[in-house]
Amino acid sequence: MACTTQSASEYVRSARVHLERELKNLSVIVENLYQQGVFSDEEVSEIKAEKHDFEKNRNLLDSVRSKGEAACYEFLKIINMTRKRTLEKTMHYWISCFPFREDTQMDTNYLQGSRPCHQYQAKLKSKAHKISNEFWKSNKSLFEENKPDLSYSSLVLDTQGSPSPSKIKKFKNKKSKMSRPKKMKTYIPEDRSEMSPSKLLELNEDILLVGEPGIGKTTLSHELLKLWAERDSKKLDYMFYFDMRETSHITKDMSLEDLLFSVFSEPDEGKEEVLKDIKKYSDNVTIIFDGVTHLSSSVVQRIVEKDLLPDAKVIVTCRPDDEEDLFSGDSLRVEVKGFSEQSVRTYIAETLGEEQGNVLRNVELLTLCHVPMYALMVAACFSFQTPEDSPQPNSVTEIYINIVRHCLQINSNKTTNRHLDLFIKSKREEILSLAEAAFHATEGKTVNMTEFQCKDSCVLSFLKTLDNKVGSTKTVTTYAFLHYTMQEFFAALWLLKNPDKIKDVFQQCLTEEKKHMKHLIPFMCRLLTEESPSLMKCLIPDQQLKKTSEWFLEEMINTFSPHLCKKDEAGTDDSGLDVDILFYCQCLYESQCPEQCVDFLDRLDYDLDLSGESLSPYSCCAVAYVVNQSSKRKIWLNLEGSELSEQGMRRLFGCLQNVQCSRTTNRGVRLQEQEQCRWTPERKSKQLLLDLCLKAALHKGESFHDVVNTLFSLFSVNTDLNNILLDFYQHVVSERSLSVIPKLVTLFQSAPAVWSINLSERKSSILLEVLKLTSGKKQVKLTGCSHEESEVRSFLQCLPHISQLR
Ligand SMILES: Nc1ncnc2c1ncn2[C@@H]1O[C@H](COP(=O)(O)OP(=O)(O)OP(=O)(O)O)[C@@H](O)[C@H]1O
Repeated sequence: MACTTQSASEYVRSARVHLERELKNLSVIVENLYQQGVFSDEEVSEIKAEKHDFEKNRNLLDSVRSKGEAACYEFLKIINMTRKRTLEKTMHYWISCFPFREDTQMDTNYLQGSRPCHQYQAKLKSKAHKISNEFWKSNKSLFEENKPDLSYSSLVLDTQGSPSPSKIKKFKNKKSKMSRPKKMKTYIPEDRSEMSPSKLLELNEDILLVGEPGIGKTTLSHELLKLWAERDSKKLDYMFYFDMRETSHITKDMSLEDLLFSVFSEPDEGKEEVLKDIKKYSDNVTIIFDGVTHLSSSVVQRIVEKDLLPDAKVIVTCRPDDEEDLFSGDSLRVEVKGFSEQSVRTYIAETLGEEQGNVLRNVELLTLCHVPMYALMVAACFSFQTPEDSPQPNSVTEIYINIVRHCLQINSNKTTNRHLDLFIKSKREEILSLAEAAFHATEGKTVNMTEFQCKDSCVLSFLKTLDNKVGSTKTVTTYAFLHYTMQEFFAALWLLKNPDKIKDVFQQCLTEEKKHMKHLIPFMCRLLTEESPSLMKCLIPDQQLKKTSEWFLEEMINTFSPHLCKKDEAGTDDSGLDVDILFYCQCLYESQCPEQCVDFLDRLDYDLDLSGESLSPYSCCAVAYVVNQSSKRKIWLNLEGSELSEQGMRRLFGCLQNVQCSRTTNRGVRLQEQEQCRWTPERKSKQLLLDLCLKAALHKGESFHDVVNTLFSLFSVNTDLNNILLDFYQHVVSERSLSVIPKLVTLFQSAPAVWSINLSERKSSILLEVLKLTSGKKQVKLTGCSHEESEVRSFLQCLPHISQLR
């Protein structure tokens, strides 16, 4: 081990024999010594002129030593900072033992590799900037005037590794063994800001970014690219980005070189040297494959599977439907969950300025905006729409209809609103041909519309052009939608023009290969309605739409969940199969048809089992809408083990008057119990719902009376209420939300005269606190009894506040 007084010159001398053999990439060391003024031009040429590497090394070491202590120190610094490429591994420990002066150790930007490699890195960085700039530019094109400055806003990134909802379904019957407080924590996804794009960039592991359509995966990938491009280039590293939906030119059996250089970017010089560096030091390579649905190209598959570039960091983004095939378990799974409520507010404020109030006051819109794609659409809609103009959009499809109408209007030489329908009718052929191309592209899981020929400027305003290089000199231009979800919207539109194909598409949705076609259905549900704003009536005869809407939903449910046939059609209503209730609720919400909601609830026997589901705020909105349509019967709602955010809770809160305590979770079990005529109310989920609602309402200032009313209407038998209130009181105190306590005390005051307390749950001390706060003595009925001495002693202290004990 070197001591602090050790001279650099001596250190080099003592290892000279090894250094002669173990120095690598001499040109890099020489170039750095030249840049630091240690070597002159002639000395560099002299070293380069030596025939063999061994002689070059010897010459270099002699020259450095002859220049004295300072030159040797600089030499050691250089090989320390570039050791990965310039020193064999066996010497790494040796160099790390030299006592460098701390202040100078890291301050110089040394060349890490050869010049062509550095040039290529610079080229990749400028490409990364360009990709990111173009991305935001195409987003801005949705706005007419006052184009906002769009940039990355923070997203909720969940690394807790929770599986996708489709997977949750499979586990849903397993009872969680987590304690109640722990469980509560998982119900409320907060913006745990510990994960951010820069942290993702720093991580040394593969990453799978999973998320619903439009939730921000591509945007996050672009942010990673941008951060990388802006990063100080001390390290010689490379980053590649492939939009897997755009790259029809990634062929099945192309080489690594073709993928990196022909598809993404080619080095200006030293192609072979660069490729060698990439392969040899693959830990310096990051590759993003965005929007992966399957691994059809062998080069992509080999990279993902670590067969090629084994140490590269691979980032894959996909929708939850495709996750199962891609998630190896070795990569870090990050769920992109969209905007938090705070991010929505900031985003809307920044994009809409004074118009923001129109969105922020509308609960549905606000909820919708947690999906950034919809936030963008909402912002674009409101940037041109005055509230008097037309009713505010509420559902996803409505936002898309508005955007389409808006784009057509701005490309029609300012047709007035009044004449817009006529204008759209005049463009019917062009719009439908675009829709047809969208359908075929969607069916083929691509965004490349290779066959699309139309040159109409209105239609082209929905598209961006993609230049695909075929061969070294030829480029083919194809079109793609500004966003994939927009393509799905148009595909849905075309399908309604061709209703005879709808049943086939329903069948396709059941297959592994074409299950992505399901995303078209919610769009179709809204497009089938006659509500304003309308698009379809300008494109398809009314009668045709009406006819389709008569069978559409029923056919869909019968295809996807045959066991849910209407009771009069089938003797039994339950085969134990899972029903994708959230999907149906979303469709019903888009349809905005109360009768269909009631019909659906009837098929489910008014039992909404959402246990184990992950509910986005928008799903909660949809569920609340469906539940609210049942005016005659109350709904059993089971949320056991489900995951929902506070935003979502507040949406559900609006439908509680139609909810009664849920039955047991499992449909199979339920059937069994039905046979025995024994219904057991599921107290936990009721309690959970109430806890969440109370928390949401009291913290966020929903009407306090509504909370009280809901509580009491929900509990015809009120035995549970006080226990729940005590739990809640404890929660409030531990969270230090002291301002809530007076409200809570009012709630206790209005509680039923007899307080049933379960003493086995260690409530005495809280009970005592509450009894002291409330006026008048209470009658208390003990429903469970603890034998713990401390518990009993503490309960005795409550006695002065109790008028009668049962
Ligand atoms: N973090 C963000 N900050 C600002 N805008 C965002 C953010 N994330 C997404 N957006 C907006 O939402 C749009 C859609 O997001 P993006 O394309 O990233 O979704 P996605 O998850 O990749 O969807 P898909 O699965 O359909 O490909 C973007 O074009 C952008 O305008």
